[in-house]
Amino acid sequence: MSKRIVVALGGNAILTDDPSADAQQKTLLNTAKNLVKFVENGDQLIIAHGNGPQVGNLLLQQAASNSKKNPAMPLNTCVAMTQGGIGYWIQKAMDEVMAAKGINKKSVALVTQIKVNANDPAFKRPTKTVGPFMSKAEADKDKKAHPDYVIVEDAGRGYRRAVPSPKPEKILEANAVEDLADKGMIPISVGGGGVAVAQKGDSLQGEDAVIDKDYASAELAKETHADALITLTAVKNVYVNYGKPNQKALKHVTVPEMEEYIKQHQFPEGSMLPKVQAAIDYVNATGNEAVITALGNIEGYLKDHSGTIITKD
Ligand SMILES: Nc1ncnc2c1ncn2[C@@H]1O[C@H](COP(=O)(O)OP(=O)(O)O)[C@@H](O)[C@H]1O
Ligand SMILES: NC(=O)OP(=O)(O)O
Repeated sequence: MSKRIVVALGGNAILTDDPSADAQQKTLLNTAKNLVKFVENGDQLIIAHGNGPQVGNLLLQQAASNSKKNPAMPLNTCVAMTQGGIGYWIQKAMDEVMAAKGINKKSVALVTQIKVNANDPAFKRPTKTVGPFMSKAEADKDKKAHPDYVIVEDAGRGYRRAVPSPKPEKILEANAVEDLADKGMIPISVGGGGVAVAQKGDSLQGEDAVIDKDYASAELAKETHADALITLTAVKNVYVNYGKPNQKALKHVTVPEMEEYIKQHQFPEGSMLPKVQAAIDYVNATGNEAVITALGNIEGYLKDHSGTIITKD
């Protein structure tokens, strides 16, 4: 039976070690070759993606060339710019792969705004890491040059700049995404977590924040009435005791079991924890399953239901 699936693409599906446009497009071509398996399976695909490395790099470029004649763009506009850039790459890659396979479908990237609460405490406590990883010495130098930057350690992988990351409340273009999917197109939405906007008086105003794409994807899956939320990352399974000799892959897990693992601090903030929390949120809201697995395991998931499958009970 045809299912509507929201797929959230992790960093490794877009950027590996080379941040050039050519290299990211090459990586995305490989990603599209994997994603097309859902289309071949008859599923209705909606694609979401992150932008952490790209939006941080863009902020650096903005700061480097900031002048009266060429002013730096604010973070909300940089998020929209990365949605557009990465969305274009994904659209191009998906269309190329589908055309080569004789699949008569088009993908369409949609600039997507997400309403957040202007009083979300996240605005006062930047946690979302963006841009390149730095050594401690580089981080100290950066902090000295930009005393207003918040720089934090990122899940044991080095230091990065952190920006506010409010929770998504309402996707303004959700109906348009559903319409596109209903018409047989493949929407690409909530790129980079969506552009955060908040009600200020009579109008919506762009907020300088980066919403976590895992939470934005879960919201997208809820609001577009998707049958499943699939988060694609670099690992086939979520593990308990990850990286230790006694690590154990989680295959089929219930929400109460996952909540217990969260209490045991099995999942680091900023890497696996938001994926697990977003999955729980989606499963609780819909009763449908959420999946966390590797991009390279799409076939395994479709054939054998492998990966980490999270269900209500
Ligand atoms: N308990 C865990 N189980 C599986 N992976 C984990 C766990 N803890 C940390 N990780 C790491 O988290 C990574 C996924 O987070 P991250 O790379 O930030 O996501 P994204 O794919 O969205 O960019 C995995 O590739 C893995 O290296
Ligand atoms: N916006 C966002 O969550 O991006 P990453 O997944 O690349 O960190």
